[in-house]
Amino acid sequence: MSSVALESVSLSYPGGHLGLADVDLRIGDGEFVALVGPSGSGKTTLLRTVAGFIAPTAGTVRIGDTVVASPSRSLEPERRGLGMVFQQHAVWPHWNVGRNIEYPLRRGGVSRAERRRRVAEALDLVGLPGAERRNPATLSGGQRQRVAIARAIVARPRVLLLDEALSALDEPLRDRLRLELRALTRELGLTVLHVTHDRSEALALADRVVVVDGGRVQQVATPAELVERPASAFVAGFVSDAAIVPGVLDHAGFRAGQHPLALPFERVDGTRLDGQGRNGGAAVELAVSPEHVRAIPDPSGPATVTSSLFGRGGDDLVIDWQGLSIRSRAHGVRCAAGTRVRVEIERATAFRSPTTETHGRVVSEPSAGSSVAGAARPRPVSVGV
Ligand SMILES: Nc1ncnc2c1ncn2[C@@H]1O[C@H](COP(=O)(O)OP(=O)(O)OP(=O)(O)O)[C@@H](O)[C@H]1O
Repeated sequence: MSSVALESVSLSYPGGHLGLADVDLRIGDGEFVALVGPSGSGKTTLLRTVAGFIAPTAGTVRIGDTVVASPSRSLEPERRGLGMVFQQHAVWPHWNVGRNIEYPLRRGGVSRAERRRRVAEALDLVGLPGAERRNPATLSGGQRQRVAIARAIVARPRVLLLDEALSALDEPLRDRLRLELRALTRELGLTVLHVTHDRSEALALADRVVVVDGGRVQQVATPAELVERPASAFVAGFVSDAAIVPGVLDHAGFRAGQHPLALPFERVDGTRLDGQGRNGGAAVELAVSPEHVRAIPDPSGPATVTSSLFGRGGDDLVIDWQGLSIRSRAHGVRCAAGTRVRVEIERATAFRSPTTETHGRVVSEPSAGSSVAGAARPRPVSVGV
């Protein structure tokens, strides 16, 4: 068994800094889980807690059936059956590749012949057959990281912990190593916890992604669920670069407070409101994903493109719309920085507002003759003009 389970794990650093708050997380045997979150959200703290470098203040950590950490007990990292790969400095420069890789086996008292066999096998697995005698200084960054991966798997760990393991590599090498790492961990049936600041990497690699913020788990979901059904406006903003707009939702639709953004009812996904009533005008946060924002060049438009980066399907735009910064990655849209535009929003998702205040004017009745009434088929609506 190589599952990992954190049960009600909290961790406070000396001085009272909150590291983790009541974290419940279960990683199944052979599952690849990626951990993402903003800087300072607790990713490294969670990984180090599983590794055994720090001990939780409350709760338990299990690997398989073994409790490896609780407030009264903490098993040393080297006795937890883990392999670890870090971002950098992972390979000792004064040892050749073979010596680097066999290190965990030496510590475990494995015989010389067996070490030799296992090192050769690990080098094969990471695509560096026969590299035992190479000096690490003669290897490329990608090859050194492969050596680090070989060392992490050579002792047949129960769980592999990756801490920004691919982040120091340049594309397209990173992309290639991502594919290889995924294939390798599948082949070996490894349970993996992968900390990364790269959201695309997390979505591409993982069976499930854990989003943390403020030391708390915000959502655990498959990549598709996370993108299609974020649990909160925060998750939508973090994972998909959605603009978060406070306002009011009722049966007429959404109206932003202090901003002309408005969206008719049928374009607002309100299924994440937990039955919160709309009729009285509920305070909500509207998450608007870049894929659903279209910029239409218009010299008298109310918004300006402030940044335009080339993307294969369409440009990645940042738009300043009367003080609201909103991104657009609509398919087929090309627009230079400085262009004045109108903004069309195809659809957006409403979440319960974290505050109870309403942020703007409450529209309690559908406006007569508005585009909501009688709209047969959703169609982009120009707003703010
Ligand atoms: N040794 C420490 N002593 C006190 N506070 C700490 C210590 N290490 C981390 N923290 C605090 O714990 C919180 C979580 O930090 P952590 O390093 O886990 O975040 P992270 O998500 O890995 O961030 P990053 O992406 O920037 O590496 C932060 O508020 C941080 O300031």
